[in-house]
Amino acid sequence: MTVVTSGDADELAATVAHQLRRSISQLQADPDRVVQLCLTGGRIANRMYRQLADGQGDDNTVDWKRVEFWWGDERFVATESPDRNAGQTLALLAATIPLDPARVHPMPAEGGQADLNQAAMQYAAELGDIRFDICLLGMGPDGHVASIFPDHPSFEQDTSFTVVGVTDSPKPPPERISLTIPVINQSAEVWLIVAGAEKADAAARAIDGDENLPAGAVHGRLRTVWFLDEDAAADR
Ligand SMILES: O=C(O)[C@H](O)[C@@H](O)[C@H](O)[C@H](O)COP(=O)(O)O
Repeated sequence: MTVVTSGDADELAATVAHQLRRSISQLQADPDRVVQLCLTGGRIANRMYRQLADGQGDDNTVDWKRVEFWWGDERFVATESPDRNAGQTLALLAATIPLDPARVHPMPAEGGQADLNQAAMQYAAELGDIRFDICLLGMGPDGHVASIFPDHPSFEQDTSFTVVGVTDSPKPPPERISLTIPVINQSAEVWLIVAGAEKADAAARAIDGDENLPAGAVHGRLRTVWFLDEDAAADR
């Protein structure tokens, strides 16, 4: 496990954007390699996506058309809702980054043919046995990651599913779709991106390996990296 501390949220976002470009271009040194990247929702992730998009002019070492984009969780709301993680992410990235629509895999939205659980199963089928090279995760002050919450059925049930429907989410909106911990932990690398003093306690506990927190139960097969700003690192 590696812990990287940056000054404030903007510096943190810039650090992660830089590392992400670097890691993707290293993986793409093999010209046949398509990188499997799992994205997260949340405010710090959105700052990082903005940095990625803004930095695009300075650094074109990444072939974005050879990146497959997945999501770790989604708010189960209508496609056009501003709450959708995928909508927010794509609005930021697509401003400057050329994406191949066939390689962009948002989770299903509410209002289609599928109810919540069917939508989760559809995404599981789309994902198949793909495992991520890099899985990005935000973390809530309660130690949740993706839409897996502590002291909640999303975390407490043992599951062989890769994707689940989540109801009664403590963080609104209440209905969500989420990857499960077992599939996140199949990722080669898991990167947690955490900013803010309100997250310092959960970050310290999770980094110490407290498996009562979803954030303490996730890890990459090869590497787990915690990217913190100074406020989030304060209790370490
Ligand atoms: O859909 C979501 O809300 C997220 O994917 C969630 O897991 C998020 O990443 C964390 O709550 C951190 O969010 P912030 O960076 O906004 O605190």
